[in-house]
Amino acid sequence: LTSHPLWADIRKVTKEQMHYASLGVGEGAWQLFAEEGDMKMYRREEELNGLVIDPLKACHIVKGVTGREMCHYFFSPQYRKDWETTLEQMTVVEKISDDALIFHQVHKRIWPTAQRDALFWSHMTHITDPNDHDAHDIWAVVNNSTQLPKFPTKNGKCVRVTLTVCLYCQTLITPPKDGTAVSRDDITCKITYCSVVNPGGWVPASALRAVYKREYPKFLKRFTAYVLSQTKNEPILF
Ligand SMILES: O=S(=O)(CCO)c1ccc(-c2ccc(C3CCCC3)c([C@@H]3C[C@@H]3c3ccccn3)c2)cc1
Repeated sequence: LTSHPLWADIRKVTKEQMHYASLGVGEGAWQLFAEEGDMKMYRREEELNGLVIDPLKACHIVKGVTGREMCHYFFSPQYRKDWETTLEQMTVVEKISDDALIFHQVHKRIWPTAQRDALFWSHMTHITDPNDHDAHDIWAVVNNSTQLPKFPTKNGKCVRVTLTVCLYCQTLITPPKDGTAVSRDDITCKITYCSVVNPGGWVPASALRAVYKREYPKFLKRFTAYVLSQTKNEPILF
């Protein structure tokens, strides 16, 4: 229902985050901190009240899948346990619409940090890229922290993180010369993954940056490999 109290916020944050993702790493002082093949990970060192909240921007190119397929597997709850290795618990708290859900996630304790949980709305959407001549839609998923009385921040068990995440996917198609149907060899997905995670409670900067450096490349590699394996023999979802 677009009358849900969160819709105005969902639409506003989604628009902002998709614009921010579309800028790539041209804007702002991004520091390359990890590179593996076509995956490049950038961060900005930022602290808020002594807490490391380094914004992260990862750019990746994946052959053989579409942006819609990437977003489908990132958004849909039924697949998350297959690719999110740091998850201990995941609940869909509320279904706002077919493309907007509220999740509560408990993440595994990562030494030396205390256990964390997150409560966020997740929205999957697509837009026709204004300056893309072969007019293929851009698909995106935005995850943004929210609050609910049933999930108080102070719950004695976990430290509540706040996060804003955007998976932004452009599909590039090179139609075969001989006019045959487009196959997975002719499609490429250009991914920009942006995330800002506020750990919610103090973690030594060096320890948290080590967690980021280890977990983010692992997460993006594992997730993209998972989508490739899931879609390999499936009809292409444009
Ligand atoms: O893209 S998502 O929406 C996918 C749905 O799950 C998402 C991504 C990342 C997180 C996340 C939550 C907590 C923590 C920390 C903070 C202090 C101790 C744990 C981290 C740190 C950055 C490291 C990390 C990176 C990637 C995956 C897991 N861990 C990340 C949550 C959601």
